[in-house]
Amino acid sequence: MSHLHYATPPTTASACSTDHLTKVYGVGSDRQVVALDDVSVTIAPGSFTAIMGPSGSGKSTLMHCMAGLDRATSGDAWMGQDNLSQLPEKQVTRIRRDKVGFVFQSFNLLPTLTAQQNIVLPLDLAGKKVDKEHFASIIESLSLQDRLTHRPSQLSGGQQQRVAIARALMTRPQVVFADEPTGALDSKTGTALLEYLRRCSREQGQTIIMVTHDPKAAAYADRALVLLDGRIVDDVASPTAEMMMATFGRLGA
Ligand SMILES: Nc1ncnc2c1ncn2[C@@H]1O[C@H](COP(=O)(O)OP(=O)(O)OP(=O)(O)O)[C@@H](O)[C@H]1O
Repeated sequence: MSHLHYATPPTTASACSTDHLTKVYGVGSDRQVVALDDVSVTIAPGSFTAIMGPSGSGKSTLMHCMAGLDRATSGDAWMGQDNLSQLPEKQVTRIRRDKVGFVFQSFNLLPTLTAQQNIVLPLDLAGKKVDKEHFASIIESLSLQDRLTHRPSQLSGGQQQRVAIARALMTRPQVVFADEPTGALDSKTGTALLEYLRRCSREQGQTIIMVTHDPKAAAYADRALVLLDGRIVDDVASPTAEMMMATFGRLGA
């Protein structure tokens, strides 16, 4: 649903932000679901944010709207100074390609390509050269050296997830959205990934936004947003696993 209004761009420097963002699925039907209910949030450039909340609370929907993969029903989603809610699809696609990396819950790997081909695909599509050093550092951080010639069907779930993460990072996106990136990983690989994501934000200035159910994973972030029924009900600075577990205890989630 689109309706014309004149939105003001965010005044403070932000990597991305939402302003009164609402997303309703099945508008007008008897199965209408308000997935996001008037969410306003600003994400600082170079920060690492965890999004937590019970199943169905709107976490994936919020990331999809912020990343320009889905359109809000009302309100605005900004990527820097660009209003994704108002721009034509073509421009949103270009902004996404130039600025955003996305790791999906389902890995979305192409089955006929090897791991290496999947990882460099976004660069191939953009007609850009592969930076061999950058490629090597990502592959090493994610321990994928021995799996590069395998196809997705020959990889475990955790390996497929790491390939999807490598692909999202290859283009050095300004903003990386990751939906449960540690979900299919053992704890050692999960920890290595979280440390890597933290380095991406601290050393490369990349903005990382990660959905997670794991309070220990959230503790790697600078900030944790807690969603409940499509609203942000808590915004925790420098979260610890204990703080996030206490928050969930209060929510009864
Ligand atoms: N395409 C869709 N059509 C209709 N309803 C949807 C659609 N996608 C999500 N929903 C509903 O919107 C609400 C929020 O879903 P969302 O996937 O954002 O939650 P989530 O917090 O990411 O959940 P989970 O932790 O289970 O992945 C849920 O009630 C869900 O059933």
